[in-house]
Order: sequence, then structure tokens, then C-alpha cells
Amino acid sequence: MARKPLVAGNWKMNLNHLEAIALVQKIAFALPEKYYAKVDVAVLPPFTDIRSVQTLVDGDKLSMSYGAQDLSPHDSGAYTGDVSGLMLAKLGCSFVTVGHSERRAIHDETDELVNKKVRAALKHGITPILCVGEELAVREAGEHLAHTTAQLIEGLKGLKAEQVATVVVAYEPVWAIGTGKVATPADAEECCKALRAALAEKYGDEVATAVRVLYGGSVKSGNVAELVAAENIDGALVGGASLDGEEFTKLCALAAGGPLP
Ligand SMILES: O=C(CO)COP(=O)(O)O
Repeated sequence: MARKPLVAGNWKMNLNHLEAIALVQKIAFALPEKYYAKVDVAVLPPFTDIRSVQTLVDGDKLSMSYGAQDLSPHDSGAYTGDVSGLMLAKLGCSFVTVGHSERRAIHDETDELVNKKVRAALKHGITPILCVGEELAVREAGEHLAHTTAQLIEGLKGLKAEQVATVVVAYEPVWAIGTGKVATPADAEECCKALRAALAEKYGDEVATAVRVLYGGSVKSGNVAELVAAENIDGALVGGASLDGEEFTKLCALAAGGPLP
């Protein structure tokens, strides 16, 4: 089964709701409809922008989807500052990143918490984009495959195989995030292949074949084509380059197999 590539723009803590509208409009205008047959495109703005993005996507019947960058493991209650999957589902979110390395590092998120958040997303019909990836020291020690597959298996703990089949995985080596130091297609493929093999071992070939594994870390229009050409890389999770409408559009078109619009 051929997997349709997914390009998701993780805006991180950038752009207010007015800037969000401008960027989504720019992408919608620049990326012709026919590309969506070959690539799924999603934007992941900050929470404060999601309602505006929803209004635009619904109102103009845009083919792109949208989501959030995090969610609470709980549905509601005394959790000051948190936002639940229940709320995100009500806003029409299709995706949510879980376990991004910035949340693991800055907010001390553990695999156990990441697992709870993955379950919370699935409970509300939102596709989790489960992020895994090693720090530079782990790679230098030659432990990157063991490290990332362990993060993956822990993050999926307790899920049924049919649930796992719906999850998106993102391999984001920490040393490649925001550094301009992209992993070589061979290095990225090695890890994405190992992640898929771990899924096959635990959940069977059918599940492993269904799951989309993205690469993230300094992805740009200049390197996306060679990355998604690898057998086990099914798209990209894009940070910095997703904030520029023209660049992100190019990147989506190239992930779709081109040509540029
Ligand atoms: O963290 C990332 C996406 O989630 C990658 O960020 P950059 O594309 O800015 O390196």
C-alpha cells in the first residue's frame, strides 16, 4: 500500500491570529487544488490561532487541515493553562503533535506523559503526530536507533494495533532542529526504517505498512524531495520553513512529486 505523504507545518510559538490568517490564505492561494491528491498538508498553529484558522478553512472549504502542537492528557478540570483534546476536537483539529523534543526538553515531558497524551488525542478522534528523536550525544554514542525505537514503543504503550495504524510518527533528531543541519537522506531513512521495523515487530506488518513516518529537522524546499524519495519517509514535519508561505508551498509541491506551481 502506498502511503500518501503528509507535510505538516509546526509554527511553534510564532504568529498571532491575524498573521495566521494571512499565512493560510497565502498557502491556499499559492498551492493549486490538484496537489492535494498527492500530498496531505496541515498547519499546526499556536492555540490562540486555531479558531481563526478553522473559520478560514471551513469558510473557504480549503483542502488543508490543521491541528495543535500539544494537548492535556485530561478532558477538563482544574488544570490551569492546559487545553484538552476535547476542546481541540470541537475546533475541528485533525492532528496534534505529541512529545515534541522541545516539550520533552523544556517541559520535562516523559514517555509516560507522552503516552497519556497520545491516548487522549485518539480518544477524541485527533491523529497524534508522535515525535521521537535523539540528542547529538546519543547519536555519537551510536545509540540513536535504540533510543528512538524505545521512545516510539513507550509512546504507544497500551494501544490496540488498529489504533496504532492511525498514528503518525515523526523522526526529529534534536541536533537537526532549527540548526540548518539536516540529516542526510540515508541517516533519516535508517532511523525511519528502524521505527517501522519496530512497529512491524510489535504490531504486525499491516500496521507498520499503514503508519506514516515523517522526518523533521531543518527541512526546506531545497532538501525535501530527496528526503521523501526514501522508501520509509512519508513526508515532513517542518518548523522554520513553514512560516514562509512561498517556501512552504514549494515544499508541499515538491513533496507531492512536483512540479512547482
Ligand atoms: O521541530 C521541528 C518541527 O517540529 C523542526 O524545526 P525546523 O524545521 O525549524 O528545524
